[in-house]
Amino acid sequence: MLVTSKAILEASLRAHKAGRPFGVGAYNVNNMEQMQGIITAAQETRSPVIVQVSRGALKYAQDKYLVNIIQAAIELAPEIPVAVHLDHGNGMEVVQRAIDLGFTSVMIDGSLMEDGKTPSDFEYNVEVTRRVAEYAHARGVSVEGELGTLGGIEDDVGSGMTQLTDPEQAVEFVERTGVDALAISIGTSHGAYKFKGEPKIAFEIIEETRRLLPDTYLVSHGSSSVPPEHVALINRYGGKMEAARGVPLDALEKAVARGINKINVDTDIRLAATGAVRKFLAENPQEFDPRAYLKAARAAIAAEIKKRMEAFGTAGRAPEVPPWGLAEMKAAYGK
Ligand SMILES: O=C(CO)COP(=O)(O)O
Ligand SMILES: O=C[C@H](O)COP(=O)(O)O
Ligand SMILES: [Zn+2]
Ligand SMILES: [Zn+2]
Repeated sequence: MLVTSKAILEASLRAHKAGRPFGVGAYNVNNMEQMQGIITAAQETRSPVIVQVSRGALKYAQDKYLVNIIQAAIELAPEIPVAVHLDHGNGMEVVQRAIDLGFTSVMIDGSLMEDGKTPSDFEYNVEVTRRVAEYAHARGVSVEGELGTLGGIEDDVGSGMTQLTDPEQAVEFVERTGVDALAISIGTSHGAYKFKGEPKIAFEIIEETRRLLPDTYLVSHGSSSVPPEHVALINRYGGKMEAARGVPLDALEKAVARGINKINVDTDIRLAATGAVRKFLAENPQEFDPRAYLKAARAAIAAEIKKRMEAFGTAGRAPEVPPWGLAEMKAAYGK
């Protein structure tokens, strides 16, 4: 069933308050096999799920292909609460496009300017996020903002791109923008090379933000765990990803226990697919039917996502999600 991300994240927040927390993975989707892998994992574990679409994914799949693939998955798995979310929207235009396409949730990432590269200032972030929230809420769509910029905690904090979130500033940000969910910077970063040494997560920032903002859904970006066995598989079959390193699953479990509700995962899906395809083609050099190796990729994706649904505690939680679609939320925001 198509729901807003607010419905799914509210279930997560209520469970946290009741002392039985679970986090919800938000998995990036770009094509049919990824969508099938994600929905299969959700069905086999009875998990609610957020599928998220980046601007790059929209471009790759010309919007329509992707939207219809996601729609097919929702129709074929009516028992699973699914939210369709825009990942890292960078301005009003792409947000409007996503909402026109039927997305039930959008992220506006105002921590960077519209070019997606230049760090913005706080006032710019507040203003663009506030405008998006107003527009989206009028249509029942959930909104995620971001405060702080992602990077490695071991980088030169404050001097470069990395800017860990200040929990007190987060309170002001949420009050002034009206966002439902807030992405906080806690030392993670996007991609397969997150840490040079030991992984380090700023758990104290999660705890303090959760304490100051008890009703805001908290989001951790850059949360792929970059499983060493997938990296090893890729390297064994001709890849070159020696220094890849992610956020271990037990650190993510700790983050959920401290108050993270949404956990963004893209890289792990890519690694699972690439490892499976490399292995399959190396072992079956005579094979030339793409269905053969894409099937292997799809199965590897489903297995990897199932692992996360179990680790984050999402498994079995589908019945806890309230049936809040766009119409219900439009009425609720209107009050
Ligand atoms: O944050 C993400 C998408 O918004 C994905 O992060 P990863 O690169 O760690 O998968
Ligand atoms: O946050 C970034 C996501 O991993 C999406 O990446 P992408 O822009 O390459 O699709
Ligand atoms: Zn950002
Ligand atoms: Zn992200």
